[in-house]
Amino acid sequence: MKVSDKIRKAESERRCFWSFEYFPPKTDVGVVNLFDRMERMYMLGPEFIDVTWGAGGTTSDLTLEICTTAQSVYGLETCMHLTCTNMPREKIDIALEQAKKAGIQNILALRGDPPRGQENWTKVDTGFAYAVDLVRYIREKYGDYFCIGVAGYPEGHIENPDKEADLLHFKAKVDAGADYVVTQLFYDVDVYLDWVKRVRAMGITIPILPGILPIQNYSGFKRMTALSKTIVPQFILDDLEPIKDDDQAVKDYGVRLAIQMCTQMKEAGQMGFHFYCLNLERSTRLTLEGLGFVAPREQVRPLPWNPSLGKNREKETVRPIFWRNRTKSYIMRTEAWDEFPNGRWGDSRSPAFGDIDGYGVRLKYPAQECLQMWDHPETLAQIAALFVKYCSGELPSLPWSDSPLQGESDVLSKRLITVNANGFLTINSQPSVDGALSSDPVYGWGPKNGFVYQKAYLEFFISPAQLDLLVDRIRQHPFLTYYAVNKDGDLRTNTKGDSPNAVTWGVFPGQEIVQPTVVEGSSFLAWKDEAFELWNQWSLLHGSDSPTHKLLQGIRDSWFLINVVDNNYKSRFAIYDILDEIAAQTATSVAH
Ligand SMILES: Cc1cc2nc3c(=O)[nH]c(=O)nc-3n(C[C@H](O)[C@H](O)[C@H](O)COP(=O)(O)OP(=O)(O)OC[C@H]3O[C@@H](n4cnc5c(N)ncnc54)[C@H](O)[C@@H]3O)c2cc1C
Ligand SMILES: NC(=O)c1ccc[n+]([C@@H]2O[C@H](COP(=O)([O-])OP(=O)(O)OC[C@H]3O[C@@H](n4cnc5c(N)ncnc54)[C@H](O)[C@@H]3O)[C@@H](O)[C@H]2O)c1
Repeated sequence: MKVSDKIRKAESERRCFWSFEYFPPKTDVGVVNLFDRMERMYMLGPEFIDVTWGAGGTTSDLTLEICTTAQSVYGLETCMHLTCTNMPREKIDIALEQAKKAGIQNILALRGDPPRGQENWTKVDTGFAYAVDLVRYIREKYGDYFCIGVAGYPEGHIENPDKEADLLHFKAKVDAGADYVVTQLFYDVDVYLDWVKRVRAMGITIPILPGILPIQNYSGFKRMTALSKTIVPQFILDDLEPIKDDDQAVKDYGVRLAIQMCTQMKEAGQMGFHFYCLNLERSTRLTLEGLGFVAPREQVRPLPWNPSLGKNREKETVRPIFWRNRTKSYIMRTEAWDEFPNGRWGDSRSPAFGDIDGYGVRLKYPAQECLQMWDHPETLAQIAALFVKYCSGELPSLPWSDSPLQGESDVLSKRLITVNANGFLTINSQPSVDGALSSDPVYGWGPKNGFVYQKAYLEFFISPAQLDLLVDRIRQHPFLTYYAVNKDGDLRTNTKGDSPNAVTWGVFPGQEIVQPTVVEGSSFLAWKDEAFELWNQWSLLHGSDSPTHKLLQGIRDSWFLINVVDNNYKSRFAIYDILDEIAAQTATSVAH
């Protein structure tokens, strides 16, 4: 059924309605668990669900697979996103044909963001330049078969400083045959309501669904709103300030704020709401409950679960005794098993694992800004010097680190500077923590009155020759475990099996131990593609014949990415000591 028909029906029955957006998970297990979550969230009665299209079609097969399963197995009315990025006409034809075959009748037609490594949008040969062209094409080719949604921007699209022109381009998409609109997320309801008024005044009558993203954690919220330049009313910043170190309190606030925003919109006549769930369940459910749209959890009868799911968790060892002989996992039965953490890399089994928007890997700043920050390095020493500058706070960002080092890294910064100067290019670290209060402004996370722990962790790029020396040294340190992999997937490790190694855990009143951050082979392998792709993205800022391009590509093609965990959580600098020893042995200080 078409989304537009469903919306019309809900409106004619004068009832509020809602939809959920998911993105293709990074790992196979994440996909299985996403289906599990979709099944649970089916109970929340979404009118339809959306699945995003990875930037440049990077997830096209998976997007289609998830859409097909959601539509045919779970009976969820499904809308497939489709973008023009890197999509020649033939590929668009294939995607639309496959969607049609799978019984999908709804497409959110988008332009997409500029292709990787490019600042400005350019269309590919035989492709489309704007969403309006895609809308027009789908209408021409498929008539009324597809219901077409388009994106709306209450604050204006970030690339177009001329807000009036932007609005006219938006109108052109509607005139070309769009059936409904989903907006970019926002936090200022007045801005949204004002935009809707202006849109209506232009004679646009199709349904508009506001995009709602309940705040999930403080640093993620700050980072995301800064990057996309989203307007955040001062009262939200004021409300968050005193609770920013209490993750649970921030999540609860996010739900209260979403309820407040939806209530204000409802009072102004809004009936439909689109939730960016980020593949998580809890905040969306609580928001719907708070609005009185769904009954509180206890009153909802669960669906009989699909026994074909969850096989992968049969060997799970942590579960209550009464589930010992059941194949369906205990953890997957609970809605919140992967709610923490939000920014820190989490459990690859979570459907939410991976990047926050699900649109794909890219440098987080426009090309011009990247070039200003990172210049034209032509030697390894110059690359290492950039990492050193980042760790000393002189450079705000690196391709793998979009904001400056966090407070927890202060105790490490001197050691980080040294290892980077020695050519071990670090991208991620955490110091060991032996029982800090969960409200600690530097190390704390999770609900208050708890204690948090961490094992020392360091992740860096290393040359193949240095890797051999390091692996040799690690053999003499029984507390150290590592995973190292190159671009082609050549994996080396001293771990046995792939059960997750908890590197952050918390002990809170009245709860089980929470272990939000794990290191495991499968998530590392999922992440490594992104990590190596960022070398490529960086190289694309430079002409293909330039020494910088060749240097960056060379590192991408031959170096390893390694993570090392010191399982003695009371020890702080063992990893750094070893790296310093190797550097002294080979006299490889590369950055001056
Ligand atoms: C609800 C929603 C879902 C999204 N889902 C995805 C997703 O699944 N995958 C993904 O990669 N991205 C997704 N995005 C991001 C989206 O692709 C980007 O925001 C992209 O930059 C713009 O896409 P658009 O379809 O709005 O583009 P358009 O409507 O084509 O507009 C893009 C820009 O071009 C300008 N413009 C439009 N027409 C013309 C014209 N004729 N001449 C000159 N200028 C013009 C507009 O003012 C605007 O600045 C989503 C965004 C939203 C709001
Ligand atoms: N290791 C994995 O298996 C894995 C899996 C998924 C994602 N990731 C990636 O890991 C990155 C970190 O995720 P996050 O949200 O926890 O980030 P974050 O911003 O919270 O950084 C994590 C920690 O690393 C430190 N750090 C940042 N840049 C550093 C650098 N260049 N050298 C040394 N320390 C640095 C920060 O100060 C912070 O303490 C992201 O890019 C994420 O996509 C890693």
